[in-house]
Amino acid sequence: MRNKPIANVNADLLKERKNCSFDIEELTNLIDGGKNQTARRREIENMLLKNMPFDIIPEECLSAKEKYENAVRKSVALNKIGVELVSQVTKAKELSDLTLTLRRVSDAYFREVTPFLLHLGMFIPTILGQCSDEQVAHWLPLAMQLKIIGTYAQTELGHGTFIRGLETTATYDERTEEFVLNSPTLSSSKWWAGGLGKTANHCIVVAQLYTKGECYGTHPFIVQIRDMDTHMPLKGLKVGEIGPRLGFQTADNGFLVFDNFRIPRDSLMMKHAKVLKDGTYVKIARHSKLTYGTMIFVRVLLVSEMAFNLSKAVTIAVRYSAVRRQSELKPNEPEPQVLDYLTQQHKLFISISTVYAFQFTSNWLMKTYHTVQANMKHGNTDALPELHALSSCLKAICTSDCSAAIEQCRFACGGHGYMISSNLPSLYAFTTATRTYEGDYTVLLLQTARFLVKTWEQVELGNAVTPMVAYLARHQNREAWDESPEGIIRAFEAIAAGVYQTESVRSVSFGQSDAIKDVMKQLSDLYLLYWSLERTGDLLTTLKSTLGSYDGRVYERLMEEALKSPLNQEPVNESFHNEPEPQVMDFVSQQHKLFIGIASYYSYSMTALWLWDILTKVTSELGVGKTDRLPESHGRAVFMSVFNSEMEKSVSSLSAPLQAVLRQLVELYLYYWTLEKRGDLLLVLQSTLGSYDGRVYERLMEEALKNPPNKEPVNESFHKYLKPFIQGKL
Ligand SMILES: CCCCCCCCCCCCCC(=O)SCCNC(=O)CCNC(=O)[C@H](O)C(C)(C)COP(=O)(O)OP(=O)(O)OC[C@H]1O[C@@H](n2cnc3c(N)ncnc32)[C@H](O)[C@@H]1OP(=O)(O)O
Ligand SMILES: Cc1cc2nc3c(=O)[nH]c(=O)nc-3n(C[C@H](O)[C@H](O)[C@H](O)COP(=O)(O)OP(=O)(O)OC[C@H]3O[C@@H](n4cnc5c(N)ncnc54)[C@H](O)[C@@H]3O)c2cc1C
Repeated sequence: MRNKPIANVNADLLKERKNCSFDIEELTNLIDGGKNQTARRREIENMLLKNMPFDIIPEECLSAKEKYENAVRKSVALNKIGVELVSQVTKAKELSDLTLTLRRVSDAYFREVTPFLLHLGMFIPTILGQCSDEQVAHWLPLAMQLKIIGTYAQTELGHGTFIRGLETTATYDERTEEFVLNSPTLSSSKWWAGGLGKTANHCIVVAQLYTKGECYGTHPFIVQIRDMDTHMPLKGLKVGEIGPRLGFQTADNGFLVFDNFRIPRDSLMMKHAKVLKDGTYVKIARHSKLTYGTMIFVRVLLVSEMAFNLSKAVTIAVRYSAVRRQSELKPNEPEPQVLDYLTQQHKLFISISTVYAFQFTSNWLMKTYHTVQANMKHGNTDALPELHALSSCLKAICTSDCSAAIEQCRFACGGHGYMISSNLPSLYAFTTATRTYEGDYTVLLLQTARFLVKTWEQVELGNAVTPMVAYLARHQNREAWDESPEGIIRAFEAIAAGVYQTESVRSVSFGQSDAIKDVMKQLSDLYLLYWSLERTGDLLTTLKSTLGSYDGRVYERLMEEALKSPLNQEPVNESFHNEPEPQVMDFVSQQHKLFIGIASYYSYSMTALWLWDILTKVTSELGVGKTDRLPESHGRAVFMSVFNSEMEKSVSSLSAPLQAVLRQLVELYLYYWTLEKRGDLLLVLQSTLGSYDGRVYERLMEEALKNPPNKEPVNESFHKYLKPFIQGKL
């Protein structure tokens, strides 16, 4: 069933749609993965649209507390339907399609994210990936039916990236067969977990495991944190909300501090390691990093999340650009649609092709992930390092590109794009966080670099490497620049681009019409050409550059090229005999180089004179004598104010042009030091991170404790929605 045509559609939009060269339904089927999947998605969407409560007051107009309560109300309603639907599904593929559809449709109800995001996105996947079979049998039904609500608390105030540096301890006590959880320092407080602040009653806690006096590194534990009936935090732990943030406003990200908090031995998630009753540690995993498995899974998921979020942003911006008219190109003619400006198309079309690049790559990456998982079930972990490297770099690049592209979509909508109601700010706030969480951009790229360097070493030794990185061996031969898509891919040999091209070609070659194929080919070419232009610097190995050649023979190549110059074909140029050559001083670029030097010379010498005078005054007038004892910032302030006022007094008798130059010098001095010392100035910037005394963690915790949601241990939405929902009474 197709969507019914809607009355009163803007005429410009109708016109654009009529111009479409292909059948939109066919493309929809391609994106959904087939006609049946489209039909199923629509069935679920229609059912949800009928049953879900929409907002009466826009979410963005509510207070922080109301926003949270409203998000709980809607999450409970959505998940009630979700749990029912899940219970009707038997096959794994159907379950993953359903989960994806629910996730997508939920965006129609939340401007911000649901407080259940971590439960669905990390708590359940960690149970599946880190629990023993018996533990899965116990925890999974509870989690799937939302009888318990969980989250994932790994990051601490002091460490997010460096997992091995986490400080929370889980020490085994063989007398009672329990682990004792402790947060030994302020910086070991768990910080950031979504849903932890107010919603979750269970939590996966990543802690350093100690038994028989030995530390065995970080391990995941499943921990109940709130009373199932009253929702009150359990004794021995402190839990709360971390405070307002750029996005994720309704995700009640929280903190968690343990004080000799006891949990049973089998709270340790025991798929990859266990501790026996007597405290003996038994390692089961064949690879030491298998406890990082959920992070890989979510990094894989995020590629499709980025495709989806960018598709929403660019749909908003393209539709609006069709409707919006601006400026007068020709007198007495209607103002053009902004979509018709080439510059506007430049902003938007690359986003459209990026969406497809991400989506095709994401489908492929998810398949690759499942293949590696299946192999690991049979004990083969060979492909794990490559999966880690691949998911790390694809996650890093797509989250970074996606937030930049969404920002372009916002720019493309002018002032109105800045309105929260346009949804572009919320989309941006959501996606820019993805660049940081689940592994910071730079850190993940460095992980991939580490893998590539190791692979390179293998190539150098003549050893075989996997097909994905086989190009490292191939490219020892210099290739001529080839501007065809295949040539560009060969030039990049970037995994994502390679996957995109082959996957998109594979997907469109089956059953699709020529019209769709043409459009997909154009999008694919656009993506490749765009990035080959954006990254020309990286492509220098094929770009016939003397400086960027693969073998680094820079000087030889420069000389070879120089000798080829026509000017070098004759020992004396005829202009020697005829016209005089220009003086190099006449070239503007030469003047630019030289005049800035002259200007600098004057500014340095004049400033030195003024400063010398002032320094003498300051030290005598203030009676300080020993300037080295002055805190630097105080001294700087004195210099600035004395310089400023003394200058004003003495320049009044000078000519206007000289006064202007000297005033510029004062400004230069003030601005220079404002920029140089902005770290010190953060004291007045009211930042928890940039305070002068560097008490970052103390201030973060102080601020979090001031947070209104933390004034009541249990939010009223627990009694109104969460409790009846968990107990099946809603
Ligand atoms: C349906 C609902 C949908 C919802 C959508 C989703 C929304 C979700 C919302 C989520 C909200 C946000 C939720 C959150 O944010 S949850 C918190 C997420 N936190 C992070 O992602 C932390 C990032 N840090 C790390 O991952 C590690 O510390 C890194 C990797 C940086 C270093 O680590 P470490 O210091 O321990 O290692 P090493 O550098 O000494 O390297 C040693 C070796 O290990 C290999 N190695 C490293 N890692 C892996 C790996 N994973 N698999 C396989 N191998 C791995 C590595 O290549 C090297 O190999 P070799 O070179 O020696 O051979
Ligand atoms: C919205 C949001 C939700 C989150 N949800 C959760 C959650 O549910 N559960 C959870 O456990 N965590 C969560 N996090 C935390 C998140 O996973 C971490 O913030 C993230 O992993 C980055 O770690 P960090 O904050 O310690 O950054 P840092 O590592 O301190 O990074 C700061 C800077 O240092 C640089 N840097 C750090 N290490 C290196 C290095 N080795 N080499 C080069 N540069 C380096 C980084 O590139 C960055 O520029 C969330 C974060 C956000 C923003």
